[in-house]
Amino acid sequence: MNSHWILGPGAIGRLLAHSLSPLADTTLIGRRALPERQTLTTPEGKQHVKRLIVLTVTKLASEPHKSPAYVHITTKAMAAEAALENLASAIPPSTPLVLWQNGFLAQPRINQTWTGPVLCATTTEGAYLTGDDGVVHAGRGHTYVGDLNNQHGELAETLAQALTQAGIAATAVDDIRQRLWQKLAVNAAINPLVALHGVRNGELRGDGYADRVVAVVKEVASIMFAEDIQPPNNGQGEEAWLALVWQVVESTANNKASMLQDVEAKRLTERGAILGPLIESAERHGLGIVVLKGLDDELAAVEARF
Ligand SMILES: NC(=O)C1=CN([C@@H]2O[C@H](COP(=O)(O)OP(=O)(O)OC[C@H]3O[C@@H](n4cnc5c(N)ncnc54)[C@H](OP(=O)(O)O)[C@@H]3O)[C@@H](O)[C@H]2O)C=CC1
Ligand SMILES: CC(C)(CO)C(=O)C(=O)O
Repeated sequence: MNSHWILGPGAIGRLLAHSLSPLADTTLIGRRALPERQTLTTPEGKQHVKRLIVLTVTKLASEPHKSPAYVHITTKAMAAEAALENLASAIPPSTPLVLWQNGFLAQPRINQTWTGPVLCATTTEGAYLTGDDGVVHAGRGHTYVGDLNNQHGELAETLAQALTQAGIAATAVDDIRQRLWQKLAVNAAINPLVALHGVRNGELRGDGYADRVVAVVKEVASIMFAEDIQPPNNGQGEEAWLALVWQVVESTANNKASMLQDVEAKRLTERGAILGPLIESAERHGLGIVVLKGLDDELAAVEARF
């Protein structure tokens, strides 16, 4: 039986653990102890209580164990490398990793340094935590899995099948870099603005914000072009990006975006993984990005007060 280690017992980590554990050996790994008795609330509002195997990195590293078939890294983007470093001595360097982060920070770095296969997953599943023993699966979505160098198609296919069997609908793809950047574009257009102004996604449609969304998308679209990222839905340039952003704003109108939740909880945001690669790319390509830089500076100032 394939075994899955899930490093980072947060919303996505616990959703994966609840889903995979009936079908495969599954271990949830954190940096602090958590209750084994964990509750999942489904999108339909049903509650499932399960005893999951939950270990700390320290405990796992100090005990003999079988090597896992996959290590899923489900921390926030800025914590992924440090989390892997702590676990690395407990797994063979050939172990396949699966990176679930938004943005494009951890993926290229870990892909460059890890010896074994590095798969990336981009998901529209929605989940949030309710304390140390609960996770709410807020909305079902779809997950795409692939690797940045397109060398592990079979492994991605096997994983996609295992996830789908476990109820996390997934597809293996050969264009995961495109998909990660497309999601990053949407996150860059929505997350910083709603986080800075404390509003739900739908409020971006209002007079006070709509022009700012358009200004962000203009810069993002020029970066996507320079990075050779295809506009969504077979569309053309800026218009296609803007249409996608408005579509996501509409379908998530009532959401408090993840970055807003982080700001409200006084946690560091994923701005480095979302705005960081855009700013770095714009500088490399000599593109003007006053709007994106302004948002990044404003968010940095907010984070500095935490
Ligand atoms: N939630 C969602 O709906 C979605 C999330 N994503 C992406 O998935 C990723 C994870 O998000 P999410 O699950 O919401 O985040 P959470 O903040 O809920 O979970 C992150 C987890 O990582 C743990 N962690 C942090 N550092 C370490 C470490 N060094 N070792 C082990 N564990 C560590 C945290 O533990 P501790 O409690 O100790 O801090 C926490 O349990 C993010 O990149 C996010 O953008 C993508 C799509 C949807
Ligand atoms: C698409 C969006 C903005 C939905 O809220 C999201 O992915 C997030 O909150 O991080």
